[in-house]
Parts: sequence; structure tokens; C-alpha cells
Amino acid sequence: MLEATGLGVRYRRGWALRDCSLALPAGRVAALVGPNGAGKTTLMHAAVGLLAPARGSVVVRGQAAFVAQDKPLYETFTVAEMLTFGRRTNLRWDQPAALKRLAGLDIPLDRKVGRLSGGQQAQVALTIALARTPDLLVLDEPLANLDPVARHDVMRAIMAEVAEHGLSVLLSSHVVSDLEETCDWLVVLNGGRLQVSGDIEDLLAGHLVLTGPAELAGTLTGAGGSMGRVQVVAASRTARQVRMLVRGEPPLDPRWRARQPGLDELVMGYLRSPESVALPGLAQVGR
Ligand SMILES: Nc1ncnc2c1ncn2[C@@H]1O[C@H](COP(=O)(O)OP(=O)(O)OP(=O)(O)O)[C@@H](O)[C@H]1O
Repeated sequence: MLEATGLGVRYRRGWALRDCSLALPAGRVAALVGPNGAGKTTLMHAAVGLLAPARGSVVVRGQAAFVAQDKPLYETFTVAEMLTFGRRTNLRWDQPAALKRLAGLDIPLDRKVGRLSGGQQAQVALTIALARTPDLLVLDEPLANLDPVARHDVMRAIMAEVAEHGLSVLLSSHVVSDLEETCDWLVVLNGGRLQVSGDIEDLLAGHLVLTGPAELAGTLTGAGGSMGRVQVVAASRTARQVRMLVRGEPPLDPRWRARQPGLDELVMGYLRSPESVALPGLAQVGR
């Protein structure tokens, strides 16, 4: 659905994205995570054609609709006027679907956008993006500034659209726990570089959290940070215990306790070790 090849984007102060190559399969809900300034918005802007890459390319197969971080709504317009504006400025526009969505959410058409709650504004922005009947919906932090109930409602709305229309979604967020139930693809950006891209179930199944007595650390972390069929993504230790996020098979030594990581642990492990990567076609950790 989206394919970036050697993508590089430069602002005046330097590179915001470097050498990003990734492919998102169609019909997926992909989470784009990374710390502040990682390049998430830049990647999304490049994907929807809002900025031109300095290197490489990014291609979307089909029509993309983008909802920017600061909800592109006119506060003095009524909801109905926002729909009219959308209908007049888009070639593809499904007005009946937009009206049905808003009615289902009890959002009054005659209310000024500026008088709606943050959650309702997020729903109006989402409705306008969906009315464009996109193949790919790109959402930059759609959950920012929303309370937990509104966050849940927005995610549920996105899921319903995916189930009904089979569209693909790329959404950025800082709150990994919000993504766990909804997203099935993970992209991690860190310092303008791509660290992880893959199916979330495969990623979780392919990693382990190992804990064991401190003296075991050396059995896994040989020169280069990996040994045998285990690659160490991130490690932390106290005087007595070592804890690692690893990729690969469980170690044979029975003194290790092994379990599958949660999505949060997986993301944190990579973000804490910017040199570790999990990308298709890259067997090794580190570059
Ligand atoms: N218009 C711009 N001009 C110059 N530099 C920019 C511009 N937009 C972003 N940058 C820089 O590019 C880098 C990536 O920014 P970007 O907004 O893509 O990150 P992000 O991951 O979306 O961050 P956040 O989570 O804070 O929204 C940052 O160092 C930022 O300062």
C-alpha cells in the first residue's frame, strides 16, 4: 500500500529522515511510533505528497487521505459547512456516508466546530477524511489531547472502517498501549532512521524477554552483542540480575527465564538501543 525506498528528507537544519526503506501491506493498521523529533510527521508528509524527498522515493498505491496533528478544521464553520467545504474541494466524496457517521455519533450538523469537544472534533476530522473514500488513511497523532474514553472511541471508529471498507491505515502515536488492540503492523522511527517494520504478531513471537542471574549475561553478549541464534536488542542489569530483550530462539541454559514481550516492552527496547534494528531482510541486529 505504501512503499518507501531509500527515502531521505532534509530541512534546512539537517536530515529529518535518512535512508528509509519500508513496505506496508494493504489492509493493515500500521502504528508509527518514535520519540519527539523522530521524523514521524515528516514520513507522513512525504507519503501524502506534502513535501518532496531529497533522496529516494515514497509511493502510495491508490488514494491517501491525511489528517494532520492539529486537526484541519475551521472553528467558525458549522459541521455542515465543513462537509460542504470537503465536498467542494474533493473529487471523491461520499456525503451520505459522512452524514450517517455524524448522526451515529450524535454530532449536530448546525454546531460550530469550535464549540465541539476535542473528541467530537477528532471524529469530524476523521469523518471528512473517510468521506474522501481513501485507500490509505494517514493520521498524525489522532489521539493527542483526547481523554481515554474519546481515544477508545476514535480507535474503535477506525477499526470499524477497516472492517467495513478494507482500507489501510498508518497512524502515529506516543501512547503504545492505545495501539495494542487496534494495530497489526509496527513501524518504529528513531532519530530519522527506521528501526523496526513488521507484523506485530510476528515481531512479538520473534522476541523474548530473558531474565537470569548476572553471570549469565556474558553467555549471550559475546563480541558484537550477539551469539548463536540469539541477538540482543537491549539489556539492563543490576548487581544480581540481567534482563534482556532478545530476538531469536530461547537459550538452552535453564537458568534463563524467558517470556514473550508486550508491545510496549518491544518498542521501549528498540528505542533505548538505537543501533538495534528489526527490518525485513536484515538478519543482524546493529548496523
Ligand atoms: N518545517 C520544518 N523545518 C525545519 N525542521 C523541521 C521541520 N519540521 C520538522 N523539522 C525537524 O525534523 C525532525 C523531525 O521532525 P518531525 O516533526 O517529523 O518528528 P516527529 O517524530 O513527528 O515528532 P513529534 O513526535 O514531536 O511530533 C525534527 O528534528 C524537527 O525539528
